[in-house]
Amino acid sequence: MAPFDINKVKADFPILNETVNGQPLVYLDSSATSQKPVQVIDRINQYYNHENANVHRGVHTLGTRATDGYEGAREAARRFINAQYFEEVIFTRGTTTAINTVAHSYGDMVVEEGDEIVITQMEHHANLVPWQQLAKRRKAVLKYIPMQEDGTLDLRDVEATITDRTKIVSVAHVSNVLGTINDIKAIAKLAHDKGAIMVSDGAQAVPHMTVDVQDLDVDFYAFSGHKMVGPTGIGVLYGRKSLLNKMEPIEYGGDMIDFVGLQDSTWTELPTKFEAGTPLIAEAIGLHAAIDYLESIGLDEVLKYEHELTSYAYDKMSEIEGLEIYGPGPDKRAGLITFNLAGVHPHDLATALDSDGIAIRAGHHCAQPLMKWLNQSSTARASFYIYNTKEEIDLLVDSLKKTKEFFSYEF
Ligand SMILES: Cc1ncc(COP(=O)(O)O)c(CN[C@@H](CS)C(=O)O)c1O
Repeated sequence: MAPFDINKVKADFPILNETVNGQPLVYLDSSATSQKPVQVIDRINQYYNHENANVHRGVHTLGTRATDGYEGAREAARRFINAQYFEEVIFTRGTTTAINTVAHSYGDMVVEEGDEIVITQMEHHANLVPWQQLAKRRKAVLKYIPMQEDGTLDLRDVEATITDRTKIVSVAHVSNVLGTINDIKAIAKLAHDKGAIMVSDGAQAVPHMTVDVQDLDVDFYAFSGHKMVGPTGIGVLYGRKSLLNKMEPIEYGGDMIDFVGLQDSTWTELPTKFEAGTPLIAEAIGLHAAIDYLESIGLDEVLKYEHELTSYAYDKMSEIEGLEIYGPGPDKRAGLITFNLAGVHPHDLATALDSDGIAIRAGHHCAQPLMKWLNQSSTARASFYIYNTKEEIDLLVDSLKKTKEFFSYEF
């Protein structure tokens, strides 16, 4: 594998040539959605120009090309997360749909009144609200693992929160606000020791580090293509085959059936049982190109480069008086920094930075319970990926200092 070449990577992303308010775009919002390399864009165009047809149904040549592309993407996704079987890779619209599928299909099947569902207060709404609503539907108990002051989890608290009544434990692999990297492998063992299953939200992990679902020993794992240089509208639910086989589909229609009678029907095999209707063909093929792109760089290289950027940003931002960073130190976090600048509302801050061509996110980041835990109504967040540079972080820091001065001017 060739050494990481930032200039080559940047050249792969056409959108990075954009100017914003007369300045070169500095895109620091990859945690919301990543940008796309020409390799992904061209692959999707190639599909629509030369391979487009519906899958699994047609006996004509284009149908075969489309089916090969779609199922080839599934094998690529299986390899990418090291799932044991291709049937364990279910294509969904994204992380949100994936987790909702588990909550409705597995949750409604096994959770009884008085059972426990264990999550954390750092969760994105996609890994909190589905469990909250499941608990309400089944009259179960939704419990939260206490967090340390720095936004990490102490495994002793995890162990103490999980009991013999716990049926489901669901924890983010990486927090989209704190950047905390949770020890999912250890939490999965604690869950299994008490007879519970382990679900993990990998939306902020899969784009940035090697994820091996067999090593983690998770039962379900979810991620989104648009956060890992892939297109929107595609994600993956990884599910242990033995569990998926017991679960009922939650969407019914074409492709997912075996036999349809007048009063009842039977379902086809995995994975199509969970992929009703015309599937996400072009999106899956785009995800395959995204997987190939990240694998051509190497996920260990991605993590190493992002750690360098994040540590540099953490140190430079920490020097700004009145700027508060939330979450653990640079060695315990992934490539994002959530912060506030005293006296400047995050939305004003993001607007000011945008005038300098710098894109960050402001708000609650779909993590309102975590904002409550932070005792903040909203925050600003800069997130980094393979196409960002230390020079861009210097531009961010300069713009933060300029904005601080502007809002603290006393007439
Ligand atoms: C940890 C985590 N879990 C689930 C999701 C939802 O992913 P979807 O592709 O939208 O289904 C996200 C997406 N977080 C974006 C949009 S709110 C952010 O700016 O942080 C996430 O970060």
